[in-house]
Amino acid sequence: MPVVRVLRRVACWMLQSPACGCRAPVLPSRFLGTSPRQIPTDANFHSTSFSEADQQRVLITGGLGQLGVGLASFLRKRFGKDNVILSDIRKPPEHVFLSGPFIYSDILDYKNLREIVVNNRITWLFHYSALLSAVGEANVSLARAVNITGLHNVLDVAAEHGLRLFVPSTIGAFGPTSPRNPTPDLCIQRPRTIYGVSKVHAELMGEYYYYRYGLDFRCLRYPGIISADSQPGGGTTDYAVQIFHEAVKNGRFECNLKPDTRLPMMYIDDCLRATLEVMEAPAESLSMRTYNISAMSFTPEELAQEVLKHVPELQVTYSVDPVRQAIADSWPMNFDDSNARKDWGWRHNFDLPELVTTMLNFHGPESRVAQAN
Ligand SMILES: NC(=O)C1=CN([C@@H]2O[C@H](COP(=O)(O)OP(=O)(O)OC[C@H]3O[C@@H](n4cnc5c(N)ncnc54)[C@H](O)[C@@H]3O)[C@@H](O)[C@H]2O)C=CC1
Ligand SMILES: CC(=O)[C@H](N)C(=O)O
Repeated sequence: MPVVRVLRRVACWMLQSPACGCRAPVLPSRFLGTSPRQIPTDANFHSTSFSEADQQRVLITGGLGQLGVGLASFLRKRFGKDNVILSDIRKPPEHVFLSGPFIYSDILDYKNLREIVVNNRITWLFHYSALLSAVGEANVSLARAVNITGLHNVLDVAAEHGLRLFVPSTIGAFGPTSPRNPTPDLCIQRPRTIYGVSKVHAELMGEYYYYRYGLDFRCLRYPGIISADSQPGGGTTDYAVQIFHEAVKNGRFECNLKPDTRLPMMYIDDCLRATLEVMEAPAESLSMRTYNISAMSFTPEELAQEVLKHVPELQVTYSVDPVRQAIADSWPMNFDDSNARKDWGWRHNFDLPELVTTMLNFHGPESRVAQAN
């Protein structure tokens, strides 16, 4: 094919609207290759048949963090216990080890990742490994390796083996020059943390692989996630989880953000349901590949007021961590998730009052008494 014609097709592909998520890549595969790692084009990677596709085989990376164990348990209800494999580089606690398949997987080890995908006939991959915003600032080179190099490995394995890939992004993918109240899906993204930079990179790389290689990449920008039975991994929104643990355990809480710092938040059940819903959404309903999702937005003071309705003796004090405060001040205050609501029917179930009663019910007022004895 004459060079000019090839160039014209490349230009045409590059000029597709970012909102045309339902279109497959327009370049023929012989120009693209099936994989960015130079695997022969006649290799039959996409071997999953339609009947097999009904029964997904799922891998979760970074699964021992705040969200992964809950995701595994949620997906196991849908796909069966043995079809959802949790992985991490850490040793799992016994109850996690006994609850379903667990394997060691370091996302920086590309061959190991590929072996796991092949040997277990994985069809869907949820890529949760990451260093979050505050720990990322404390260890930039590790955050760069895990969040960026690790993502490259995951993208390549997913593209080579025809996986559907979910990568979570975050409110942290926006920065001080983004509109903050509300923050729409498409706007300036100039985050000032390595975490945020790596997540913008993930969004862009995933979308690039979608257009270029046909990778079925799906991404949600999560708000700060609040969970009862798992601890946060070193982020800026951690206070909103810790307040419940401390309220129930000690009746005291020292908050590391200023009382009027407003951030978008979500209860974990909504987050996990949104994740499965976007993964199961028909491709033609997705006008984009990266969506904001939102549930509520509050300040530490507002959260404390709501907790005080149930734990009136709670004492909240403030000792601001300048690193976390600077990060929070650059993040969205309210998230505009109208595209998710329109395209694939996203609805949240938990607002602030339901969140607080659910969190406190989980721990139970007795826990505090039990701790004291
Ligand atoms: N928890 C939240 O509020 C939010 C989370 N997210 C995203 O959701 C995902 C999961 O978040 P969390 O569970 O809160 O994170 P977390 O920090 O609690 O857990 C991350 C896990 O990644 C693992 N990990 C680190 N290096 C690894 C490596 N080389 N190979 C394999 N695993 C490795 C860690 O051992 C850890 O268990 C992350 O990508 C995060 O960015 C996005 C927005 C909000
Ligand atoms: C909102 C997030 O991405 C995370 N919880 C963090 O605070 O870093």
